[in-house]
Amino acid sequence: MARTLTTYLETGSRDVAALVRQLADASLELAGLIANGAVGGEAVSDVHNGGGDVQKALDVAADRLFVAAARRAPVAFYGSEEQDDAQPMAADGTLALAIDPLDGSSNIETNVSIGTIFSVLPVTDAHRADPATVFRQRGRDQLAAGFFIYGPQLMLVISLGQGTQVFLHAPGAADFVEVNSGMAIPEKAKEFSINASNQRHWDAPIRHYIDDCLAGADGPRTRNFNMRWVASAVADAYRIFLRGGIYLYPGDTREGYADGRIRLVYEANPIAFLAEQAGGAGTDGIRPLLDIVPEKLHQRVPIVFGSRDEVMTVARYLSDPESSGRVSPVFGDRGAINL
Ligand SMILES: O=P(O)(O)OC[C@H]1O[C@](O)(COP(=O)(O)O)[C@@H](O)[C@@H]1O
Ligand SMILES: [Mg+2]
Ligand SMILES: [Mg+2]
Repeated sequence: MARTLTTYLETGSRDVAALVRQLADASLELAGLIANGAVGGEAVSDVHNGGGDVQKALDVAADRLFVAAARRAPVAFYGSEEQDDAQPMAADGTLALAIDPLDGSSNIETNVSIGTIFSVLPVTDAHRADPATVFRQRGRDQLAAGFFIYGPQLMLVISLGQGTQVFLHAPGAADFVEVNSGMAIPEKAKEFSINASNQRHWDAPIRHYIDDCLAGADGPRTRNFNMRWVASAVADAYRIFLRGGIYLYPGDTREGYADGRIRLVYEANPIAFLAEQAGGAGTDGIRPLLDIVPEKLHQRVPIVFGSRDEVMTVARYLSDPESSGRVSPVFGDRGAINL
């Protein structure tokens, strides 16, 4: 008999269970808003969020739902992509929640899978004494992490630190039900995920890595690669966790993209936690993401995650001076590594 989310949460700490339950209930409400098109992708004036993006109505609506959810749980601090500053909540709360309430915002009006990404961190008296330190905890210190996917299925991919599990909420069901009790990311990647329209802005080693994947069986990789780019990290992540692959959002030369687009605290860290718990890896190209000490809530970080072997291969390209010096056959060279 498959476990319900309630049964699964009993295996973790009481406070984490209480928070995840509230997040799951809020996800059902958000899934309803998305399904009936009540709130869409219209920009809400020209307000920019912490990540520097124009906010959309659904971004704001999602954030409101998760603020209310966090207030019903033992959360002392709430850090959201949709708010400039972290919000203090329950003075005696034991947890901090970092969240991307709506991931994949460019897909809101296109009926493509979108999601919510969350990271749960501990709160100690030292954090309460100096709240600026709450979201400067390394990703390795997370108590739990997960993401919801609002797609053909409402899905929760979650880890409490004992592997990565997957739950499905069928329409009309009483609870999320476990469909995978231990994800294991295949070691070998056959697909890569990157926004190829940015190719001219990448550093040489990334261009060379993608060139070699594109060269396929006749090239240095001696096998063919497929490509997928949903532009919703949660959808790309779940596919990669399920059948292997690699996701890259490197830094590039565009204004404001020196560290790429993905935010460390509430996107990269939770995804890297889930990836490592599923036997995969997540780096900034070279270093494990979970070991990076964040400086700011909204700081961006270059990200490479997925099948462990492939993530290590990218690190070899980035560490190989020959690769940096190599002139790409098509795109010419563009200088030093930008990590
Ligand atoms: O639009 P781009 O540059 O292809 O980037 C797409 C990436 O940006 C994101 O949408 C960033 O998340 P938000 O939508 O929450 O800002 C990821 O989900 C996705 O992988
Ligand atoms: Mg996002
Ligand atoms: Mg978002």
